[in-house]
Formats: sequence, structure tokens, C-alpha cells
Amino acid sequence: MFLQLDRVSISYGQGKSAKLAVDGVSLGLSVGQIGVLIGPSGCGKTSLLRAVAGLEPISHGQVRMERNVLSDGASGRQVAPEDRGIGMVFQDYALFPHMSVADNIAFGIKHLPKAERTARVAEMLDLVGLAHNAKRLPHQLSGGQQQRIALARALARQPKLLLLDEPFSSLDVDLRERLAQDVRAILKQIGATALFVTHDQLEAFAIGDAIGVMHQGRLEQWGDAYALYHRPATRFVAQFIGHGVFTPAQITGTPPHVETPLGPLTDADECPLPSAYPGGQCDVLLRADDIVHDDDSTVKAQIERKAFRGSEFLYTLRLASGEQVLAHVPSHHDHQVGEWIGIRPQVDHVVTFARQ
Ligand SMILES: Nc1ncnc2c1ncn2[C@@H]1O[C@H](COP(=O)(O)OP(=O)(O)OP(=O)(O)O)[C@@H](O)[C@H]1O
Repeated sequence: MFLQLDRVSISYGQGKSAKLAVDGVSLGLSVGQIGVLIGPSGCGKTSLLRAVAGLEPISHGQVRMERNVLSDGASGRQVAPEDRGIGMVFQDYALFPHMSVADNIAFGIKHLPKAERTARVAEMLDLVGLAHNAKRLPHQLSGGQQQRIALARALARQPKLLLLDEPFSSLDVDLRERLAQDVRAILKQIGATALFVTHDQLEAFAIGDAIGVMHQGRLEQWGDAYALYHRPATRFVAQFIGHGVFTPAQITGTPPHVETPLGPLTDADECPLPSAYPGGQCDVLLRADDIVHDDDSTVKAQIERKAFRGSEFLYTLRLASGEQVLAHVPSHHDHQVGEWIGIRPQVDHVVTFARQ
């Protein structure tokens, strides 16, 4: 691994008032890989990013890059931030308002001979698609363009690793996902290794090769978007990523048969055996796209709420047995709140958890 975090913990404060903000996080990034840390406010993602940058000491574990130890909890040894070869991009861009776009990008490479510096700035302007804006001032550009300059400025120094802390959070939601895709393309073009922090899952999906879901200082899962969505490792990940509910289920027999309030689930091959849970009783995750609207189904549910999402509605439904489920339904099926509609489960990946 190019970057390796090995059981990293970070505490703030001393003695009795010490607070564990990051708790034993391990993860690895290979060269050219883009990792994303996602999680609710206060889960420790910024602390972890700052520790990689060398801005926060770690209390346990190690941060290594290219096998060099950058931070060591046991000895307290830390390589200084400026000696790590790491670049950072922040939420607020931190551009110099009185300097042109080109001068902002050149700022961190003043040590280079002039010709080389000019060539590097031109290369970076091309890379982020702002070559025709070189002489303008930052405030004359849009938020998305300013964030590209901040990216160009960080990349101009040719860091071994780029860290980005909520780089798009001050931008419009629509722009965020698009810019995330653009930034991914830019980073891939130059083979950069990067670690992002965000709380926006669409942004994380758009940019990350590997995504880590953090909760209360712990890394609950580290994997690609598909795995997080379809094979969440914990209840927290299942709830944090995508829309879904847990519903009680009974597993019986071999191969397993899974009975739910919506009837039996097919494709239960990967489901654990009944012995995995007391009496075979567990909770099963039902995603909104696991529930299909079907007028012919004998299972009926009443629409409690509906949210228009363009191509589809997200319906919140209540079964006669009292269970709540969510369903994505094509938006030409425009039913009214209070109406009963037929539904059936169509679950590709049966995800189960201990009953709560
Ligand atoms: N300098 C500090 N001193 C004391 N506690 C801190 C400090 N920085 C962060 N914390 C605490 O550590 C925990 C993790 O904070 P952190 O900023 O890493 O979380 P986060 O996931 O990045 O949150 P957000 O998305 O809101 O930025 C929080 O409880 C926070 O209050």
C-alpha cells in the first residue's frame, strides 16, 4: 500500500476530560487510488485527515506512506507537515484575492526557475480547464472555478498525496456532483493518489474508488460504492447509505428460506443459515429499489408519504401488519397519499442483521 493507516486513534484533551475522536482506524490506499471518508458531523473524518497531513498528533497506531513512518502513536514521533509531500485543498479555497489565477497557482512553486514555473502553471491551467482565465482575479470566477484553482495550486507542487476536506461543500448541490466527477477525471489523468472528506454520499460515489464510512470515531466499512450499498457491513452503514428500512424476518431450512411481512424473498442463496440468529429470527434490509410496485400482488400497502424525484417517486408505505417500507416507483405511477397499492419484494442481495 502507498498510504497505510494502522489502528490510528486520536484523542483531544488530557486525563479525565480526554475524548477519543478517532478510534483504531485502519485503511490503505494504493498508488493512484482515490479514497473518501464519509460520515455524519463529528464522526472524526476531519481529525483523521489532519492526522495524515501531520496537523494532528495521533495517540495510537501509525501513519505510513511509501513504507516511511509519518506518525507513530507509541513514540509520539511525527514528520512535520511540510516534509510529508502532501498537498491539501480546503472547503474555503483559501485563494489570495488580490493575486491573479496564474499567480495563485504559482504561489507554492516559487522555488522553481521561472521558465519551469511558467510551464507548470500553464500545464495546471490546462488540466483544470481554466487556461483562458489565467489573468483574472479569483472573485471574477464562479465557486466551482475557484475550487479548480485551489486544486491546480495544490497539484502544481506535485504532492505525493492530495488531501481534500469537504472541497465542494460551499457549492450548489447540482454543481457538487458534476465537479466531483470533473475532479475525479483530473486526478485520474495525472495518476494522483488522494483522500477526500465529505458528508455527501453522491459526491463520495462520484469521486471515490474506495469509500470509508465513519461513525463515532470508528471506520465501520471500507469498500467500493457497490459494496457499501448492497453489502453494508453494519446497521449504521445500511442506514447511512441509500434509502431503506429494516423489517423482521424468519430464516428457515437449508438452503435458507426467508419469510418477511411482504412474503418470502427469492434469491436468498447468500443469506446466512438459520443458525446464525437465535431461532433464525433477524432483521432484513429492504432498500427502496428492492420493493416493486405490482398491481397483481396480493401484498398491499398504503401510501403514507411521497416525494417526487423526477424519474421516480420515493413512496413511504405502510403494510396492513404495521411494517413501514420504502419504494422507488416510476413517476408515471402517480398515486395519491392514502391509496393502497400492490407491492412485492425483489431483493438481489439479502442483507441480514441481528434483531433489535
Ligand atoms: N481541536 C479539537 N479539540 C477538541 N475536540 C475536537 C477538536 N477537533 C475536533 N474535536 C472533536 O472531535 C470529534 C471529531 O471531530 P471532527 O472534526 O474530526 O469530525 P468530522 O466528522 O470531520 O465532523 P464535521 O463533518 O462536522 O466536520 C468531534 O466530537 C469534535 O467535537
